[in-house]
Amino acid sequence: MTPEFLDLPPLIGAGGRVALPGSKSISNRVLLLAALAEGQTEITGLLDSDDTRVMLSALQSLGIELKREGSAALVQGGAGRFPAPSADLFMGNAGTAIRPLTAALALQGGDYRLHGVPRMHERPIGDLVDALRQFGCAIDYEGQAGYPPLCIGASQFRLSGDVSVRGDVSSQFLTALLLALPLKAAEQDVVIAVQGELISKPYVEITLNLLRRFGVSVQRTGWERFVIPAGSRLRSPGRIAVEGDASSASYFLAAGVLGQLHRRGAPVRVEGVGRDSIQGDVAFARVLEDLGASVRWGDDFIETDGLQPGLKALRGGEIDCLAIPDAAMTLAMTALFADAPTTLTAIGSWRVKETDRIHAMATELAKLGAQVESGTDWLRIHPLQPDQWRSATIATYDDHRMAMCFSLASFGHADIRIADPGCVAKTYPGYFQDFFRITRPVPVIAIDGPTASGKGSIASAVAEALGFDCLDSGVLYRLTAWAALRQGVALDDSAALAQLAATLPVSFAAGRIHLNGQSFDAAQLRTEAVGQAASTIAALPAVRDALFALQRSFRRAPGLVADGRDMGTVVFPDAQLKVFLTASAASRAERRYKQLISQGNPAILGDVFAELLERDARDTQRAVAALKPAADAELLDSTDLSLEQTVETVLALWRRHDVQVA
Ligand SMILES: O=C(O)C1=C[C@@H](OP(=O)(O)O)[C@@H](O)[C@H](O)C1
Ligand SMILES: C=C(OP(=O)(O)O)C(=O)O
Repeated sequence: MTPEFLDLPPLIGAGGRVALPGSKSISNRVLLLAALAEGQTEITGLLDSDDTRVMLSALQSLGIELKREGSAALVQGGAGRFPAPSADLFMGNAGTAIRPLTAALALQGGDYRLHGVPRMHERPIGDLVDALRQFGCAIDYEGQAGYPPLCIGASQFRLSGDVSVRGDVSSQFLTALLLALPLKAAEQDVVIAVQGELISKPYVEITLNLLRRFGVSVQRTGWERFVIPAGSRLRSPGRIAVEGDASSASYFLAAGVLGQLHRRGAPVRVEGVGRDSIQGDVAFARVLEDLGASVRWGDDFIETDGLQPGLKALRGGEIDCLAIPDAAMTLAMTALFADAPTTLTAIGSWRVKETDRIHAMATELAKLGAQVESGTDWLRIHPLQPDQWRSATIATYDDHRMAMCFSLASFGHADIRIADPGCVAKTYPGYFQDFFRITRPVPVIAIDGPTASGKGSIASAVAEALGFDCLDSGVLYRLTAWAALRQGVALDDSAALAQLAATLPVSFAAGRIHLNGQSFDAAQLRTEAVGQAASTIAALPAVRDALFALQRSFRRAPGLVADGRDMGTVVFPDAQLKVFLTASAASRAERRYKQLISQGNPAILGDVFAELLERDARDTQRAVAALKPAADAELLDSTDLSLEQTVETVLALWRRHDVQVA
């Protein structure tokens, strides 16, 4: 079961190394070439994801002998023939599987059906079918003309003159022909003429490169004419290693830049692609470099490390993305952090990929607060200032790249929830594990404890010492209660109270609370009436939910110290340091008594003590968010410690944690 959504904490840095999973484009090409070739091929570094699984299982259904173990596979080539004369093949949403397989099967002829997920049935394939029909291939559309599902029948192959294929919708149509047609070039040249401007050219270069590895040298004139010479034969190279995926690399390369914006990051290195890569998407790193990123290239790695000296932000500008359609999506995210608008051009193919990516990008970027303009084949993204970011739930449209791209939004000033994170399985099932491993969340120190344990004063002193923000979560309940009393909202009107809580324009500065231009002292909210009302509304789940989001929104760089009762258990379960602060009931009663007296409130120690015991009992026994230490909390008993000593103990715990992280 994959989760419905994934909450990403705001990030303050990144650093480390990622061993990239194999390239999707190379994996699926190599699998097909190995199946079509003469001889046995041992493949290493193969990608294990939805897209390669559909290719592998299709080849098995077609009678190709293959063994797979992790990222290695052994394929016994069929020397140009698929043994199974008929098959029903599910292609998921893998363009790199359905298009080349359609060409290979149609040229052989048989009784085959190719289909996929609903979106696959909206992705065009008509240009490829038209090209194949020029050879006498029998291909029918089961539904809408021009789209899968396809039914392939017996072929009466003939070759009379050049074959033409359109290149301006997807380069995969040309790739499909180039991969399959060597089987028909034994006796005569096969010439392919490309109509319209070929898009995504570097992917055709991958095709040509891998064909060479399998013994076929295609000659090309510009990007319009390709000749597969007579006598061509696909022969296994024996062993072939798949590079890491350059498109998947783009998210981490971006993280290596964005993670340094708060100067808390370290270099991020992707391993498995480098300056010798055959994938066009490594050009993403060059684009980043042009925009001001600091990039290092190795033979088998690329590393980013923030911005080039002297720069404060990435540059904006216009970027032609014709050659890097997939990695271009990542540029739409880095654009949010630039110093000027970024316009991505020549991205018309986005409209017919996993989803209409121009529409999806524009819609989801707008949820973050960004100003976005778009046209048929372009997108302009205006950068976001820190105070313009909005927290959002990002829809991912069953598009792996939407999910991976928007993980980068957590370097902004917002809480990001990614819907259907499992969709990354199309090309990168372990993406979020790798992303969490190399990113560093904005730190939170959660200080929970019973009433009068001194957590408020300690939290604010710790925050001041570290330069972090401070959140007194108890105050939020009291403020909501105070606002409800003032506005006459009934204390049992859950929906109205939740609405009030969700939109409290509150901030904390210089030890005071600011709400709607009014400034308070925490003591002003400690009246009996507000206290009673706060305790009533704190028991309402809708109010707790609303305040949950509000409390989490205080987690912003450079860090947060949050005090309350459920900070470490409920609100910030991933806090880097959790302290559960206690003191004996007698000493807490004495502290509270002294506080009351010093504020000029008459008090009797015995009564204060009794009230405190009552409050403890209520807090530990209540149904929602009962007071208890988190399993991983440090227990700190301050009965015999002064305030200064307690603060110093918390700071020492924090320093120990920080050293471990570094
Ligand atoms: O040939 C390939 O491996 C690919 C070509 C590109 O598609 P288009 O040619 O449709 O742009 C790219 O977007 C896709 O992810 C993989
Ligand atoms: C467009 C993509 O996939 P496909 O190979 O299915 O075309 C992609 O991975 O971004």
